[in-house]
Amino acid sequence: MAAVMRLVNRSAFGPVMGQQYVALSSAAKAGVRAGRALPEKVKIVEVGPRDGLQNEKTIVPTETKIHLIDMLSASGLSVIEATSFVSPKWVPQMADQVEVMKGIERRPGVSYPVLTPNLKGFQAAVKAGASEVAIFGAASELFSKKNINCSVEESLQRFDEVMRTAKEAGVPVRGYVSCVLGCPYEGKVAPEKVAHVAKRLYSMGCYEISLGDTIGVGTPGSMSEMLEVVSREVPVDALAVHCHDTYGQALANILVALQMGISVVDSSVAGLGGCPYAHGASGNVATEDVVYMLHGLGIQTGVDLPKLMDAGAFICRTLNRKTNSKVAQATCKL
Ligand SMILES: CC(C)(COP(=O)([O-])OP(=O)([O-])OC[C@H]1O[C@@H](n2cnc3c(N)ncnc32)[C@H](O)[C@@H]1OP(=O)([O-])[O-])[C@@H](O)C(=O)NCCC(=O)NCCSC(=O)C[C@@](C)(O)CC(=O)[O-]
Repeated sequence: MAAVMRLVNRSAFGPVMGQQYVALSSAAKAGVRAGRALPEKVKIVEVGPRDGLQNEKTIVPTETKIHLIDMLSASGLSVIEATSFVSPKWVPQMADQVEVMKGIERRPGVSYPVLTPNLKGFQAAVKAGASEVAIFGAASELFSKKNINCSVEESLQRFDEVMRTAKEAGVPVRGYVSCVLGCPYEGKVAPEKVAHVAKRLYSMGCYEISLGDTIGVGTPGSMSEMLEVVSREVPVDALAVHCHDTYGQALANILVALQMGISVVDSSVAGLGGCPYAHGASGNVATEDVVYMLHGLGIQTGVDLPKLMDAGAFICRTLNRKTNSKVAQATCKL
């Protein structure tokens, strides 16, 4: 960590604006990666159109969602979580899921997964053209009850049904575990509970398990402790991190995850969002900030940062809200 701090401090003495901070010499890139065993490439899972918008107070027009997704795919992101097939009574903001799936431009090489809490959601998603889905469980009983109206064990049984149908249909499924570093209703969550749910989802056939710090309370200390325990049950190359930035720890937590071998990071353009069933939780870490940090470490993402920032500026302008991306603030893109 001391070496990382040295890198951060050094760049703080350069000019304030612009991309010069992300330009490292090839030798420096190799050194940064080798010294801290960082991955060469990171896959970013953009969750803004779903996790970001599900919590907006006023209904966002469908055309706005479609335009945002198209701008995000034009920026080089390869995974964009587009919407969710959940009950419109529970999350009214996602009630236009079929129209969103119909309206987006499907770029080759980009996948557009959607959330499906049960078989009904899965079937509707496939009918609407989804070629990848995600199931979402929690490491906390009370959060599970509030979010999907069932216990953790009941949710796993529901997911098993979704998994069996998805396997038959050849649809890849990602699994989420929420509240991995804390729960808004139960407080601290034991890493063993996270490992238990993650292992069950992985054994069912989820190709990737995204570990959600739903309320953004984790620190590099609790993140590394939790990852240490979870990676005994699920291979590290099948893990992703999903950090909300409530306490400003998200980038530090992501860096720790990268150092522990994780190379998939969820984030939300402009730091949009929050979970409707986790009051007080702020949005995900901003994708712009993650990309800036990764490029600064010499890690490839395939994302064009200025185009990504245009997408962030578009959605903030349209929703009349301030960006939560520090990079966008620093470069005045809203
Ligand atoms: C899971 C349910 C449906 C259970 O909700 P329920 O009320 O227990 O469901 P039910 O099976 O008793 O059905 C009740 C009604 O919902 C309908 N229904 C049932 N299923 C569906 C469906 N799939 N799509 C559309 N409608 C559905 C069903 O047809 C019925 O309609 P009615 O007869 O009353 O007209 C509900 O609790 C729900 O939709 N929850 C979703 C909550 C949610 O989306 N939360 C946010 C996403 S999770 C998150 O943000 C965390 C994450 C992933 O980002 C990671 C992190 O940060 O930690």
